[in-house]
Amino acid sequence: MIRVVLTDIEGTTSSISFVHDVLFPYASEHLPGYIRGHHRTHPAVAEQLARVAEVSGVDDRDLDALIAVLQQWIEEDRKENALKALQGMVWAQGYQNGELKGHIYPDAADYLQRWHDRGLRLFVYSSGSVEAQRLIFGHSQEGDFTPFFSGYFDTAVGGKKEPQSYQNILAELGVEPASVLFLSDVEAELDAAEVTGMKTAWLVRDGELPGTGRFVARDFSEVDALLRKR
Ligand SMILES: CSCCC(=O)C(=O)COP(=O)(O)O
Ligand SMILES: [Mg+2]
Repeated sequence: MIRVVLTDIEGTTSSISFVHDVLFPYASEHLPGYIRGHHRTHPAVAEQLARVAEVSGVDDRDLDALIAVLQQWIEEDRKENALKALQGMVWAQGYQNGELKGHIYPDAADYLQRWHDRGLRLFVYSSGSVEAQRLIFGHSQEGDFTPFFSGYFDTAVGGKKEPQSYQNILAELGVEPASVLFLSDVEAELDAAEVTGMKTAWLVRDGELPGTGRFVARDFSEVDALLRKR
């Protein structure tokens, strides 16, 4: 029986276009000012810049070059932990000053609340940092969804296409694999989760439904039908 729902964000609870056309451009525009204003006073910023320098090979005292690397990584949608941490810090300012409002599909908003109220435990697993996850759900157009979540995982547990990451999540949750339903729009992530024995549902919100043996859902109401069957 499924007792835990573990959900991806981009393409699953929230639109790809919100992430790519709103969040990423916002980060690209505001990172330079944020880094220049905080790199001396905020150790967390300096620490992430050191990681950017290490991964990219750029001199860690060359702020212009580090900013250029970060903007290039945003362009390429690279899932580097240092970029994701810095994006979360910049988005925090945007959510706090009201420039950003998180997108959640109405069906996701509706069923997250219903599943919580039915006693399911809800967790997030996204490439966005845990801070960024709390922000998108805490400052959404639909209100504050953080009370419905029991916890958040980012790529500190490993990449989303690696089975070991799901194993790490299971170890942290202390539950049987078959009691967890993982939701994602990316099939390779579902493949990785299934290696551990987790159940999965593939969210295909737009375009043609793929011919596949796996469970596919257009939205969370179709996921709910699966939850009620198992
Ligand atoms: C937490 S909102 C920003 C999401 C993000 O930065 C990203 O790279 C999308 O990753 P996901 O694993 O949710 O597809
Ligand atoms: Mg996704």
